[in-house]
Amino acid sequence: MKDMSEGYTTADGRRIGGVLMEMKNITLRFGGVEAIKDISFDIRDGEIRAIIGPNGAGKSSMLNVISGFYVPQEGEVWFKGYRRGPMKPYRVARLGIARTFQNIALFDGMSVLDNIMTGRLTLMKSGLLSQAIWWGAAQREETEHREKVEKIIDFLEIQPIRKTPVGRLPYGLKKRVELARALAAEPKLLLLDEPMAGMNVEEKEDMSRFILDVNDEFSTTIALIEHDMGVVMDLSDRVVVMDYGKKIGDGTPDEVRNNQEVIDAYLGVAHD
Ligand SMILES: Nc1ncnc2c1ncn2[C@@H]1O[C@H](COP(=O)(O)OP(=O)(O)OP(=O)(O)O)[C@@H](O)[C@H]1O
Repeated sequence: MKDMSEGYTTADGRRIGGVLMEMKNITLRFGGVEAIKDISFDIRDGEIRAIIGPNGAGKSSMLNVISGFYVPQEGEVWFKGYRRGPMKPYRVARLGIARTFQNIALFDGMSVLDNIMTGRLTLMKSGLLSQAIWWGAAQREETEHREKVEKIIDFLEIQPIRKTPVGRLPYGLKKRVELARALAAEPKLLLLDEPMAGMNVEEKEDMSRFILDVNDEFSTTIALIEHDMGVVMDLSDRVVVMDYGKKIGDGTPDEVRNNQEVIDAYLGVAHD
């Protein structure tokens, strides 16, 4: 078990804890393509951490390594002080990692409420057999899950659409329901895959506010990848910048903004 005691205080006075997740010398290949080249960084308890970079930089690949979907050929992933080996998605979820997807992954025919309930599946203790035998206990558990879900529905201000089938909702609200479903799993680490993609300005403002509120209210650590630089710089405590699979910057938004290599990458300056 590693020491996770150090932390830091943000410019706006929030206390960030020790290391929650550490990526050590991660290399990921797809055949001959090196999508991630020897990258190391950490995610601290309570922070909002962004991974940015031009198209094809390797951001999605990195998010998939963090979520456990891809296992890197080289390097180590540490979570909550323990080295994480390859594991099935439900085990990653049980460890406390939940995510949203770039292309919304919800059940269109099901109501908002039922979609959010699916986020609690990994937390449910009662299987079908035990439900049949211990009907009372299973009912109590169901009530508890419903209460937690109702709290999230209130928090994300989606009460008026709780019975609406997701397929009928506008895009911005679908994204919010997806956030609600991920939150229903009570994650320690929430991964957001381009949470603002395809949104108009107003929807982006709403989503930014909800991300900040989630971090504040539930102390959820958040890692996100996002194309909208303005949003990233406003939201994040620290930013990792990737380009052609390499890490070219890592620091506060101000540090990253003034990093010449980062500026060059975004302006498309040629590589050696
Ligand atoms: N499943 C895959 N099989 C083969 N190559 C892949 C796969 N996924 C990603 N790559 C390659 O790895 C590199 C990094 O891709 P990745 O999608 O991680 O970048 P990205 O920064 O998320 O890009 P974008 O912003 O365009 O989504 C690219 O060269 C891409 O073609």
